[in-house]
Amino acid sequence: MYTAQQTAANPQPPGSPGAPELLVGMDQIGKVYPNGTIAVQQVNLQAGEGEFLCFVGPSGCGKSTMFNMIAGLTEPSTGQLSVLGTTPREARKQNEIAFVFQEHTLLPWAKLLDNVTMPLTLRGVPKKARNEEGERVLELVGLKDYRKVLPRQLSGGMKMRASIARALIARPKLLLMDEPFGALDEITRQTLQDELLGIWRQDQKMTVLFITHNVFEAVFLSTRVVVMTPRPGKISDIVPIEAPYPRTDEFRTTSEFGKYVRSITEVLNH
Ligand SMILES: Nc1ncnc2c1ncn2[C@@H]1O[C@H](COP(=O)(O)OP(=O)(O)OP(=O)(O)O)[C@@H](O)[C@H]1O
Repeated sequence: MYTAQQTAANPQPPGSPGAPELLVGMDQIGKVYPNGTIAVQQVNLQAGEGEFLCFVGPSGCGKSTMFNMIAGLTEPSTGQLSVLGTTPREARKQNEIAFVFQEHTLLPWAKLLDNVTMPLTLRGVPKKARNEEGERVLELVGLKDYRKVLPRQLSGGMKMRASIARALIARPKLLLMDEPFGALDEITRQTLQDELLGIWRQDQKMTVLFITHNVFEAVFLSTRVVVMTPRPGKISDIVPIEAPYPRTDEFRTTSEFGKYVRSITEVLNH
């Protein structure tokens, strides 16, 4: 079976024979907003099953626009975009895509278990089945003992864990994370990076696309880092991070880690 550890080493592009299944295919993707803003231009990118891709680039270079196109929330103006072998809208309808944003979107009046099971409630899944799934994902993110609390009783890190739990409840094949840890302190951020990698590695097949402004975070997490140019956003480089998983705190202190951070920062500054 294809594993995340093989991703960076696998020289074959996703979708080719013997390579991981193609999850996202972007071919000459461009996006011009109705007001004339060219947000994204000529983006070619393939993401395979089980990959962890981080997107770094200057503010306003079109990273969120790319995610919105992948999630079927806005249409590309040019190019071909396939997600899970179909159109983004169709993939979203099949509940194969989940989103996590920087701001948690928990309902303030609902207890944690009801918050994380909300996607299943909306789909009419019976209470017993959805609560079982809720317990599963709360356990995954270390919040099992908090099932009955309200969001306001949780710290920022715990609210983010809850948002991740809610995204995972439908077992998505594609998880889109738009600067999820941007508002957290450094220690909490690193803890959540470790936890997220643990969850992703346990799944083996889930593909994560992750936007961050933090190059250290991108190197720590990714199988590949996608570096974008200033607007209109194009891909200036795709850097495979060859370090094996599991990645521990020691990885952050290695010369290999420093080298990746320097080379990506250099690309960003040009
Ligand atoms: N609905 C919209 N209509 C017009 N312009 C838009 C719209 N959404 C985004 N833009 C513009 O498109 C460009 C790309 O925006 P986008 O939010 O995708 O960038 P980003 O890389 O995610 O930025 P940041 O890192 O600051 O979150 C920006 O110039 C933004 O102002």
